[in-house]
Amino acid sequence: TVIPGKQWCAVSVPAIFQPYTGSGSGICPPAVDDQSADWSPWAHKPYCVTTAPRRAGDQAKKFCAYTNSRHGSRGLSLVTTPEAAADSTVILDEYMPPYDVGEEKPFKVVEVPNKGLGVVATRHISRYEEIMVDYASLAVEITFASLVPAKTGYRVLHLAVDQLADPESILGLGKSNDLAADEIENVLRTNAFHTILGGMPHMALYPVVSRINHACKPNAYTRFIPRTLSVSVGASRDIKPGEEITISYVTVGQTTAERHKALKHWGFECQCDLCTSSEQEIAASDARRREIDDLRGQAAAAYQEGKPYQALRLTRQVLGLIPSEELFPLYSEQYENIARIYWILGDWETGLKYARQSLDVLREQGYLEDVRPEHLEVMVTNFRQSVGTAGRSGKGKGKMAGGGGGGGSSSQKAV
Ligand SMILES: C[S@@+](CC[C@H](N)C(=O)[O-])C[C@H]1O[C@@H](n2cnc3c(N)ncnc32)[C@H](O)[C@@H]1O
Repeated sequence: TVIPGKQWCAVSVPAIFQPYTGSGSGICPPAVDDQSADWSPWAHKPYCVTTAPRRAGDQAKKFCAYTNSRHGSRGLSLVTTPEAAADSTVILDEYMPPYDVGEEKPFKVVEVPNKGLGVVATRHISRYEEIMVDYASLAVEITFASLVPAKTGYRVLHLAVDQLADPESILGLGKSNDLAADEIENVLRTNAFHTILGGMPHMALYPVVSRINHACKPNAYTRFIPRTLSVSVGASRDIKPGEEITISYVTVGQTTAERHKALKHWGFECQCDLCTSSEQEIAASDARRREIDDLRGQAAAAYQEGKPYQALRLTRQVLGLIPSEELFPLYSEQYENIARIYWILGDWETGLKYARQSLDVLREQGYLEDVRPEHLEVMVTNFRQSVGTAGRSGKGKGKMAGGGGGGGSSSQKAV
């Protein structure tokens, strides 16, 4: 958003809520680059490159390396556009405790067979307990690699990493292959999370979360916290001391063939408990996952065809099957769908009970700090809009949450 006076404001937030507007003064964080006399709050003068337009009509795009070496003790570097960097300075306002002090952590990083390093629990971890919070050390705008020539791009990436207080936190991360000519690119390919920064997609590195290996039946899940550019990891079930902590790198709930296809670009052969179990166990798991997926699709179709009782029965069947494949992220969606169904049946009291249950699951998982009346109001407004006038005729319109038939829910959500 260009503001008169060449100031920039966060793209997604109305100006009145801008952190830098200071009681409505209208001053937004300025976009700084290598031409600026003052580049605070960044510790170094931004180093910038401008892409050459490839075709007539293409706009040149400027990317710069921005570093605040002190942030969170390891430092934070962004390789991004001046506008996204201006939007992101608010992240630096958050106090980040140095990572290695504070309470004893419930995990340690150790060698694990066939997977390099991994993270294991050092004590019992309860379901939904927060295992760690880790903040990004490096974020790179997603189009940087394709728009900037490789040699120039590597120079910018290395500068961004070298300026950090602890470059080793990035350079020492795992590399599952050396397909790229540059070590930072290999680290990004092996460890980066998709992250939104200043409204733009970025690849971000969270050095401790990056040590968590993938499992097709994970016992933990990640939550992205945009305000602090951090990722929090929660336990999806009780975890025993000594057990490896795992997350899913791909959408959960997929069958073996689907998962392996999705994991292909990570460049490793999955050695998780499910993928290394017997052929019969893998086939049985695939069959259950297909059944859950089919039931979700059938429930969504029944709802749309105005058959709420059938949709209710099918959704209850999905709920019953979730524990067999440990697809815990699906709970909230099923409760929400049952709430919708009761809503169109005109039983608002039961509908509200399930809507609250859906929100309670999100709260327990750490996606909501609290369940407040306004959360329920938003949900109910949503039901009203998707049902339209159909509430009175008992015919379901619109779509149920998740829609069914599309695989499980993603393991990473913004908080
Ligand atoms: C984000 S890193 C995880 C930490 C990594 N093991 C390390 O040593 O730093 C991802 C890499 O770990 C390994 N990895 C993760 N999950 C795995 C799994 N289920 N089976 C085999 N290797 C795995 C692969 O080499 C993958 O490219």
